[in-house]
Amino acid sequence: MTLSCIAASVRIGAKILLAESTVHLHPGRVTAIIGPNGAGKSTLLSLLGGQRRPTKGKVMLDDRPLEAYPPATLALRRALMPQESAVAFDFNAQEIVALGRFPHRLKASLDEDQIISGAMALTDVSPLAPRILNTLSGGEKARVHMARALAQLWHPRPDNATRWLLLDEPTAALDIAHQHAAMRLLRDWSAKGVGVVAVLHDLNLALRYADDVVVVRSGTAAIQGAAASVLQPELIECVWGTSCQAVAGRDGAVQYLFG
Ligand SMILES: Nc1ncnc2c1ncn2[C@@H]1O[C@H](COP(=O)(O)OP(=O)(O)OP(=O)(O)O)[C@@H](O)[C@H]1O
Repeated sequence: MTLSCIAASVRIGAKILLAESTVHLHPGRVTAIIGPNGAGKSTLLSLLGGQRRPTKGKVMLDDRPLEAYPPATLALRRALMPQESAVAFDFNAQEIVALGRFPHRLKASLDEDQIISGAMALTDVSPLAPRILNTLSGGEKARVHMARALAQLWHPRPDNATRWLLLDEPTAALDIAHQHAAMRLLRDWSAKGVGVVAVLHDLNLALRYADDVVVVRSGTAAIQGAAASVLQPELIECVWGTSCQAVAGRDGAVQYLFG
């Protein structure tokens, strides 16, 4: 019941986007993929989601190569929230969230409308339902796309197959309250058994909400482990080249000051 990348590399022409990377992800946990700009985080996420195939190595879901799954089956198991959030057509927000239900159309649930409105309520976009997506702000668009991904994975699979939520910088455009709300939501979904994998730049969000982190550095997944043990000031200073000081919040949670 894992999603794994094994010695996976991605190369385009002479450029190596990701080299020899091995990660093992577990359902029921929040894993943050972190690392500097251009390190290869989105590339790793796109491998795990099956949007891209490795040029070397393999990606396995439950001990089966990802490419062995028909796309329609994969779409019932994993949902993706990409970094780029504009769409080519003038869909409104509710129609975008409804797209998340497309993989279920052959065995539609009796409560399709409630699923769509429930997902929109979870990400606080219900009032935006009739608005054209491309007219929304960056943060509003991101929350609509998160609702679409949640709608796609709404019910447990009848065979209890694990579901995976893969998100590329889901909090990047969100205000501070929505950032924390989104991370709490991802934790809630992981508590239901969903595997949550999110590329994050905010190390404090990773520290507070992620169970595990994968540190991608210079084109390779260099370190994987429990967030609290990996995210130490010395490692942050070494990987990001910025000074890092630990402070304790009112609730005792450790957070970092940078620079
Ligand atoms: N199609 C492509 N052709 C050539 N190089 C590419 C291509 N796509 C990405 N790259 C390069 O591969 C490297 C890894 O890109 P990737 O998007 O995975 O980084 P990232 O860690 O997600 O970065 P960021 O934090 O800036 O989003 C970068 O140097 C990027 O410029």
